[in-house]
Amino acid sequence: MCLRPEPSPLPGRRKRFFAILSLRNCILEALQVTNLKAYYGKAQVLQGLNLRAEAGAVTAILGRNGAGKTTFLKSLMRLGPRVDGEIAILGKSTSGMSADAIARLGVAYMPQDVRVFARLSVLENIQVAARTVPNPRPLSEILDVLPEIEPKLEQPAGTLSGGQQQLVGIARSLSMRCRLLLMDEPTEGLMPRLVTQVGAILRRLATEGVAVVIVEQNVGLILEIGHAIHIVEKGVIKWQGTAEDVISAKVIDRYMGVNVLDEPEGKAGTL
Ligand SMILES: Nc1ncnc2c1ncn2[C@@H]1O[C@H](COP(=O)(O)OP(=O)(O)OP(=O)(O)O)[C@@H](O)[C@H]1O
Repeated sequence: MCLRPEPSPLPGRRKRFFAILSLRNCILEALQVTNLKAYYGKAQVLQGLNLRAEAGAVTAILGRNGAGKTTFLKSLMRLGPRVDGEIAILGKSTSGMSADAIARLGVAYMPQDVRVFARLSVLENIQVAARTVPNPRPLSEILDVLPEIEPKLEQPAGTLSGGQQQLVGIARSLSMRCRLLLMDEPTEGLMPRLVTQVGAILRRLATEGVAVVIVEQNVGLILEIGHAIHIVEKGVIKWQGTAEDVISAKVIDRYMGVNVLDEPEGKAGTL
């Protein structure tokens, strides 16, 4: 949570120091989730989840099927489940906000399933996303990052393969020059070369100062690009740490029941 500096009796220089520190925390802390609960009807899926994601970092969320990862992202956007608890995005509470208002804060959400407007061309898909923000990223920059979509710009997006549609979804997110990017399994169904490319794009966005929050099943990718890794189990964060911590603590095996890290090279990575 981004707190205003309290009026304080501190002498001038120290007061300025703490004001700067507080401002720095405001900028770094893109997402602060406190005691988040989410319900579908009477079924409670998130059980008081706490998570913080910083600008300039890739925050990854792993967990077994049904752990509540997608529900978490939907809750952040206020799409679907009934939500209780506190969510602050870029220092602002999103209590009472619609999904549109949350997007206007600078949040792009790439869901697991619907990624494109099927009848619109690839170019129109990107333009629709770009129109939602005051200062979209130029098309030339998007094509620099994703050259695969250039020959497809005029093609109806619904006629692309699943993997190509995912790239269009990523292009849409890029066009919005968001400050918080929420991605639900962006590499699902992509060939290994494109998985590596998507990973590189996400790292690059993080170096530009974007807070990337990614739900993934591809553990290998997450270990490569994740700055902070969280493991969700039954609607709460059960473990968090760095990629090195993941490896040394053998948590994937413990919490996800899969021993990906000991598998022969080439097979390791995807659960
Ligand atoms: N619209 C819904 N209505 C009722 N229950 C739902 C709904 N969506 C999800 N659930 C339930 O909420 C729980 C968490 O689902 P969620 O999709 O968040 O899990 P997940 O961790 O993303 O799983 P996966 O890795 O398989 O995508 C599951 O038990 C699921 O059946």
